[in-house]
Amino acid sequence: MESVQIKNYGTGVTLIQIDRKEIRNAINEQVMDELNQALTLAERDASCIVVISGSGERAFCSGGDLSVFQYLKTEKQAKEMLLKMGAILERLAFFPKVTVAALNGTAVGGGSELATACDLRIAAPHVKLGFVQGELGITTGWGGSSLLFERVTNQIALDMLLSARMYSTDELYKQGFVHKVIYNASFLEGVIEYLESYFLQNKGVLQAYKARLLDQLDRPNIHRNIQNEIKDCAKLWETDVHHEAVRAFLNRS
Ligand SMILES: CC[C@H](C(=O)O)C(=O)SCCNC(=O)CCNC(=O)[C@H](O)C(C)(C)COP(=O)(O)OP(=O)(O)OC[C@H]1O[C@@H](n2cnc3c(N)ncnc32)[C@H](O)[C@@H]1OP(=O)(O)O
Repeated sequence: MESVQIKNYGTGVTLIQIDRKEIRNAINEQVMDELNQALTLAERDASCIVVISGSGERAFCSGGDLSVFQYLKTEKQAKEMLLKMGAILERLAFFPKVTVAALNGTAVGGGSELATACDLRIAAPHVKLGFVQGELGITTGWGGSSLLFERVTNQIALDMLLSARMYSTDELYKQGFVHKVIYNASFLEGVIEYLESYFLQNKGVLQAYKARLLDQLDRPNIHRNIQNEIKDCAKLWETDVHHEAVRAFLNRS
């Protein structure tokens, strides 16, 4: 795999890292395919916790790769891509092992959706996260808003989506989107050290508690919600407002 790295730590953690730091770990179709492959490997390995992160210190993930997705012009073209990543985030949301988004840096757009699909979110102090899709004239389109309403209160979720603004680590912690802030000089080492405190119980305990979490989630209903989200995003994708916003980003000086 070239755009996604997977590493199994002996401590029971498997780390899946998007490795495109030169473009802030933006997600293209190759990243989607490799994320799927990595999840399959992680599901079968001896780990009991899967950590999702981004390479470098600047960004966790900057969402869809606009340099390629700018060529998706129609609702149909957009919907195909959205369904592909939506299925991956739904798989992640219902993954049989505990999943953790290790927010090493900025998370925007689909990057915020990727973080939302994990069970837990641990952040470095400098993180900024935002569902910026609104500024591009679209909504989330990978399942992020459907899943956000499962992670925080409806009021907080709606405020994050409607404002499309960036939130700091402190704000994310206060509103319960992030549950732990790691101040270690080496963020990932700090994350793994923290997760090791979970391993005082055996793997069966962690899997059982993950199953309790999944018992809370109505998968058929969430699947339906994600399909509706994708349908609405694909419609908005086709608008001139969206295409102009993407052009503006790519042509910014
Ligand atoms: C359904 C999901 C939905 C979709 O697929 O469309 C979305 O995810 S919508 C949201 C799409 N993402 C964005 O709008 C974020 C765009 N990026 C930024 O706002 C910034 O890059 C930021 C805040 C992530 C980081 O800012 P920073 O100043 O640290 O870096 P630069 O902006 O200078 O970027 C460095 C370099 O990376 C390229 N880049 C960054 N993000 C993307 C991206 N999402 N797609 C493609 N390329 C991206 C940026 O153009 C710079 O390249 P360079 O050649 O050096 O100019």
